Amino acid sequence: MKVAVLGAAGGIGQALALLLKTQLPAGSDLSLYDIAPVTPGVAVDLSHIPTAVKVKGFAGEDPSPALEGADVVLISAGVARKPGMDRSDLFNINAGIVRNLIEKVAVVCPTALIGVITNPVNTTVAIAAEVLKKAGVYDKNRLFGVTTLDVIRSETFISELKGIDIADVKIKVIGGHSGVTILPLLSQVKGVSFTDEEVAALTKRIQNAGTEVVDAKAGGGSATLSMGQAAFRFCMSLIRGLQGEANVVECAYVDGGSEFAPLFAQPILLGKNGIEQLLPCGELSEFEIKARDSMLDTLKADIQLGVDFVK
Ligand SMILES: NC(=O)c1ccc[n+]([C@@H]2O[C@H](COP(=O)([O-])OP(=O)(O)OC[C@H]3O[C@@H](n4cnc5c(N)ncnc54)[C@H](O)[C@@H]3O)[C@@H](O)[C@H]2O)c1
Ligand SMILES: O=C(O)C[C@H](O)C(=O)O
Repeated sequence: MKVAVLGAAGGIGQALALLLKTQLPAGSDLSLYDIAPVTPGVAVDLSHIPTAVKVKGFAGEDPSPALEGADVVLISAGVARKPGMDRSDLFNINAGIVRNLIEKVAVVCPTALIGVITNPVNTTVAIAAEVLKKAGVYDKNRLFGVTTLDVIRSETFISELKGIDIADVKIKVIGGHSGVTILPLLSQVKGVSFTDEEVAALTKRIQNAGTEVVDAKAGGGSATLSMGQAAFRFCMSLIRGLQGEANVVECAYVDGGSEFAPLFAQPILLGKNGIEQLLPCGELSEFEIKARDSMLDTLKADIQLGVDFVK
C-alpha cells in the first residue's frame, strides 16, 4: 500500500505523516510532498522511527515523483485560516493549488483514492472532480472530501456533555464542511437523549469548532493535530476497504447522487474500489430537516464556485 501526502511539511501534513509512519500496515510506502524545501528532511526525521513503513520526501514544484504508484493521495496543501476569516476566504489561493495538484494526480496515479483536506472543502472537492472529468479519469467512487474532523469533534463533545465512554459514541455528520453546512445528526445517537436547548447549542458548537481552534491559536493557524488524527482515521478506513475488510463505514463529502446537492457528506461503505455503497442518512428530526434544507443554497453555491473555477 502506498500513501502520498501532499502538503506534508505543514501542520496537518506532519502530524498525519507521523501517525501514518507509526501505524500503516507493515510493508507500506509513505510518500511526502510539499513545496517547502524541508520536506525531504521531514522524511529523514520520520525514517528513524523503527517501523516497517518506508518513507520518502519530495520538495519542489512537481509532485509527480511522490505520486508514482500511490493507492491513496491525501491533500492538505494550501493556506489555513486566521482569526476573522471564513474558510471561503481561502478560495483565492487554495483553488489553484488543488487544481494544479489534481492535474498531476490525474496523469500519474489516476486510479488512486483521493482525500481532499484543503479548505474550502465544499469547493475544493468540486474543483478536483471537474479537473478529473476534464482529464477523462473521473471516478466518483474514488474522490472524497475529508469531513472526519466534524465526526471526531461530535464524538468528543457528546461524550463530554453526557459523561459517556467515547468508544460508545457513534454519529453521522452530513452536508458539507463549513458553518451551517455541517450537520451532526444528534437525534440518531444511540443511548443518549438531548433537550432542544442541548441540540441547538451542541450543533452550533460543532459547526463553529474550527473557529474555536482558529481563535485559540490567535493567528497561528487552524486545527492541525486533531485534523491529523481525523485524516489518519479516514486514511486507515480507506486502506481497510482497499484490503477487502467488511463493514468499513465513514461519513465523507462525496458525489453520491444525493437529492440535496451534487456533493454531499453522507455515510458510505468503503471497499476495494473506494465507495462500495452509499448508505442512507436515516430519519432526521424536525430540527435536522430544517437545518438540512436551509444549508442547501450555501452548499450548492460553494460547489458551483468550484465548477466555474475549472470551466
Ligand atoms: N478538512 C478539514 O477538516 C480541515 C481541517 C483543518 C485544516 N484544513 C485545511 O487544510 C489546509 C492545510 O492546513 P495546515 O494547517 O496544514 O496548513 P499549513 O500552512 O501548516 O500547511 C500547508 C502546507 O501546504 C504547503 N503548500 C502550499 N502550497 C503548496 C503546493 N502548491 N504544493 C504543495 N504543498 C503546498 C505549504 O508549504 C505548507 O507546508 C488548509 O487549507 C486548512 O484550512 C482542513
Ligand atoms: O476551521 C478551519 O479553518 C479549519 C478546519 O476546516 C476545521 O474545521 O478546523
